[in-house]
Amino acid sequence: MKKLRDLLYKVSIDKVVGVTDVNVEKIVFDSRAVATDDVFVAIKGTASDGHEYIEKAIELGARAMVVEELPTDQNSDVTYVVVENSHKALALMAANFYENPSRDMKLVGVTGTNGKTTTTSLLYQLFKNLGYKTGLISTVEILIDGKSIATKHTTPDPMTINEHLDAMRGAGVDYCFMEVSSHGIAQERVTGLHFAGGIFTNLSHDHLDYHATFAEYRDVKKRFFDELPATAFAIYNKDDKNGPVMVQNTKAIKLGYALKTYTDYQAQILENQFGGLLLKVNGHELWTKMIGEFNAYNVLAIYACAMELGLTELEVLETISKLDGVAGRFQYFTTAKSHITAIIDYAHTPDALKNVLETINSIRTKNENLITVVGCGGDRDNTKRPIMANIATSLSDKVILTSDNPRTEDPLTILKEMESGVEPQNFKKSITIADREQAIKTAANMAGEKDIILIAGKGHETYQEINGIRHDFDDRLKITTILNQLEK
Ligand SMILES: CC(=O)N[C@H]1[C@@H](OP(=O)(O)OP(=O)(O)OC[C@H]2O[C@@H](n3ccc(=O)[nH]c3=O)[C@H](O)[C@@H]2O)O[C@H](CO)[C@@H](O)[C@@H]1O[C@H](C)C(=O)N[C@@H](C)C(=O)N[C@H](CCC(=O)O)C(=O)O
Ligand SMILES: Nc1ncnc2c1ncn2[C@@H]1O[C@H](COP(=O)(O)OP(=O)(O)OP(=O)(O)O)[C@@H](O)[C@H]1O
Ligand SMILES: N[C@H](CCC[C@H](N)C(=O)O)C(=O)O
Ligand SMILES: [Mg+2]
Repeated sequence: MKKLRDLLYKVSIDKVVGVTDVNVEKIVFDSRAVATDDVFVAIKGTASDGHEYIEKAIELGARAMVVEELPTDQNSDVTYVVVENSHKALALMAANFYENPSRDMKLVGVTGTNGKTTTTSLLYQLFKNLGYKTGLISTVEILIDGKSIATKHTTPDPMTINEHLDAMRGAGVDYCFMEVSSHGIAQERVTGLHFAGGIFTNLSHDHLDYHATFAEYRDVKKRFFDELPATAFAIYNKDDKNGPVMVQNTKAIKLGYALKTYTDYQAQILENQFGGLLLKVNGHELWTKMIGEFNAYNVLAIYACAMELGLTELEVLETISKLDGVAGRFQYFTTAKSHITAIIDYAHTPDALKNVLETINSIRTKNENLITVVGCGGDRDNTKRPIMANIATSLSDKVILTSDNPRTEDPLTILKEMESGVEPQNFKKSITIADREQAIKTAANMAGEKDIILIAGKGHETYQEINGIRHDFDDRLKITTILNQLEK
């Protein structure tokens, strides 16, 4: 039991009706999860308004309401706290509820359009391999010093974040690396967390269904840096034109990283092949298993972060060279007989797809054909669909357009939107097969000796989501099984 008054510490309150000296069991923002003695936070969402469920929450036993607007019918047994912003109130209350676990460890947040999962997962591996107790909050999973917990969001809601940080504190975690998505910042999911540092990877087209314009999307990301404390570091990609914008108004210590511009942390690519990257970092040669220029940025960012957290340079360089890749990010294998290479990559934005295709093109030889299988998710930014099909057909020899989590949309409508982006000279390169398994089978059948198949968009995902149901589907399993059968 906690006192409501203690949970409200730092919350910007307009008015209180009733007493705050009451005990509450837990903080809930979904009326369907309310139980006796909870405090219900009413949030105005994208689909509905939590204020409509206040009565329901009271029926289920809630004793206190945190609201932006007072209901006309008030219940005299209930306390109403009117706040300026319910999202912010929820986040601050969640941190108070769990007694600010983020203050008891070094928490680093990574934001940007692409590379968040890669960067946070590499940081997790690096620190863990160096013997530190480490935590991770990512799209793929939450890790508490080796213990994996399934997750549905990239950046979970504030109660979930603080609950996991609390468990990390209990496990003696010293460092935690977390992804900070634009939805997470916009909905204040990370408000009230104490960050030791932040990292900006890059900014390109995504989520323009949720954020009205690109400028709004950029400014939401920037807010994360605006709110870092003066004691924190802000490591930013200086080669990205939005990098300097991100840190323009931050109080944190600004540190740039770049391959092409003069700045605090610089690297050069000496070699870039299927086996990995050879970099020159701060005068040292660094070999890494990660592939492609974009991964040179990710590796440089984690090196900069480790340096800012006070680790020893040589130890860090040596450990980075041993790190494995990240699940579903440029994960690849080559078959034994026909030497076909299959690459599974989570590229689900135009920029990521372009980077992955350019990376493959820069390392393949002329007689190795590139066959790309790609789709675009339903109920997500539809403006990226023609662009991704255009990129795929411009940079591959053959493309199979297919489905990627249609959700509640008709897959054929999504595919029509993708097809509209294919240029006439590339019509012959492209076919559409809505069934993803058939699309992968067709790619495997098309592939000749030494050809390369890229399956983009789903990476680590183990499902295909259709009308609210997640059906088992793993690109990695499908392509391995199909290619192995063909080689028998
Ligand atoms: C668009 C979006 O981000 N939606 C998130 C948001 O829901 P919402 O604002 O739509 O909520 P709503 O349905 O309008 O309801 C408003 C309020 O009423 C409450 N309610 C609703 C019904 C009811 O009966 N009783 C009740 O109390 C709800 O709990 C909520 O508090 O707040 C919910 C609670 O935290 C989230 O679960 C939900 O994520 C949805 C499922 C989602 O798909 N989000 C994705 C887009 C997302 O957040 N993605 C980013 C990563 C993107 C990237 O990869 O870059 C992420 O961080 O995961
Ligand atoms: N630094 C980078 N710059 C550009 N593209 C990248 C970078 N790192 C990874 N990618 C590409 O983007 C894809 C997604 O990478 P990753 O999962 O690390 O990004 P993310 O930011 O976590 O994405 P999400 O928003 O879905 O959480 C990768 O599979 C790869 O194709
Ligand atoms: N976190 C991203 C992942 C997209 C992955 C892709 N497979 C899709 O379903 O669109 C989102 O929810 O928008
Ligand atoms: Mg991610």
